[in-house]
Amino acid sequence: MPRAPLPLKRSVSITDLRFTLRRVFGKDSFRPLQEEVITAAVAGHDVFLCAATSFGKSLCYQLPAVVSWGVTVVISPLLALMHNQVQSAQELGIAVESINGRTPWAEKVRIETDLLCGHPATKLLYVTPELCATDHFRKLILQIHRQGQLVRVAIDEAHCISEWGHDFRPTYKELIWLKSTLNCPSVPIMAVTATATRQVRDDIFSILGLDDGTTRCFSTSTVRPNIHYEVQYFSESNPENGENDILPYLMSRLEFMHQRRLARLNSLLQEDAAAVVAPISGIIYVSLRSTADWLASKLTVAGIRALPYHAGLEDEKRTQTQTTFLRYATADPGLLQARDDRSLMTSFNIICATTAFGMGIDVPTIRFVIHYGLPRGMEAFTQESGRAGRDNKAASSIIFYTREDKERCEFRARSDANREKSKAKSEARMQSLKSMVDFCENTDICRHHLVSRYFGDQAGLADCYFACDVCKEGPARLKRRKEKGLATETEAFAFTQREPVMNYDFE
Ligand SMILES: Nc1ncnc2c1ncn2[C@@H]1O[C@H](COP(=O)(O)OP(=O)(O)OP(=O)(O)O)[C@@H](O)[C@H]1O
Repeated sequence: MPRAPLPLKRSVSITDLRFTLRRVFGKDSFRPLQEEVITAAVAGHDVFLCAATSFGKSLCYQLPAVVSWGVTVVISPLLALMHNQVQSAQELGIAVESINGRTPWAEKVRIETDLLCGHPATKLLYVTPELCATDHFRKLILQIHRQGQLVRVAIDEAHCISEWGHDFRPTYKELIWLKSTLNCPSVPIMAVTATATRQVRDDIFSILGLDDGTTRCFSTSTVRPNIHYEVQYFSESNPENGENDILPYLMSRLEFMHQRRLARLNSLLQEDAAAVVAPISGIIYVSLRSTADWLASKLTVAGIRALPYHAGLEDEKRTQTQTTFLRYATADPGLLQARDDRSLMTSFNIICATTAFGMGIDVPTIRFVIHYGLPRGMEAFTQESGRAGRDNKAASSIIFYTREDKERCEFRARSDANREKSKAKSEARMQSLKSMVDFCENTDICRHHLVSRYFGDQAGLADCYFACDVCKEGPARLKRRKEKGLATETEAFAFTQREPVMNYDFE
């Protein structure tokens, strides 16, 4: 029989929460709904939070961890994401640790010794779902619980639990053991995600054993009003510009942004001779590793600062790329000395990435996200475009869409579905891809409304104020642009039939 646990929490007032928000996290005030979520967590409830990308979901489990006695375990799916969060929390002076497959043995021993000492210094412990599935970790966490020191378990990117969600991770399903093992008393769980349809939410509840009646549920609209959505249409079957229409168009868009940046710099220099304008940061998503390399080198040859990022690169190279991108994106003064240089090079800071660079990336100043081809589905699109404008300033999400690419994606999805053992998973992927195609083909419904509808937002549809091409250009004009740009279904099908069968290196 487990020993009776010690009391988990002391009472924490709203004043404590606001004070901690300012003193530890350096934020002036809570964003709408954050305080309610945090209060429910601190009161010991199970919490489910589905909120838009960049809402500030991490704060909703980090702040309760700081004000509570004991350890909060955070389960996070990606090492890169975990690394970033641990680093940011350390910079804030929070006692945070992480254990994963790469943690050196001596380090693991040090962390575990602290966790089992009866009054651990560690407040936040980040782990992977794979680690949670090991006997060793389960024993460790049970022991911490018996000592009355396990205050909460937070599950980040909780949609990974569901086969209906994108990025399903089988080991997330094993988190079912949390509620069945960590009882007497039951340890509160907080599950957070930006992308959960009704079906995914139901899966999260049933797999984690969350009670519909007692779990405190919070949700915001998935819509990001500061992101301008737009789809650009091209044809690979009969392009207007020789072999490929898309690259020249991309170059012309970048040239336009460059000119606007120069105009801004010139006007600032009239007021202040030392004025500096940070480069424009952007992510261009592609589906193949080879395309990421190819595109980055094309942009580099054209004098634009662009780096590839995908799972085929060595770990060290990927970390280096991410660090360089971050330094330019946060306008590290050491990098901005060449202010008189008006070249394209100083205007941009671009990453050409596969989906390896996505979920959880929190760089505030990304001004555009381009999908150089059809995104895998609505969830992936929402997560990836959600990397833009996290400082709440205007940003763009642009999809470069061709019907030939649509043919390829559908073909690939059908082949994956034939190989996939889980029917739910393959059906979910097909459905999500279909919604993505509908999103791109659509010319008359506001794109913000489409995203909102897909996720079944309860919050009601806000006006987009011309923040999408449908509302800005109007359905008739957009329809003409689409018809002019795209190949017909028949042309696209015939074109892809002639293509050689390739061994693709998707992520
Ligand atoms: N109350 C607040 N005031 C100001 N900034 C905040 C506040 N809460 C969170 N932030 C900032 O918002 C940014 C986004 O937070 P976070 O990474 O937690 O988003 P998220 O909801 O997890 O998004 P995603 O689902 O896209 O990963 C972070 O830089 C964070 O510091």
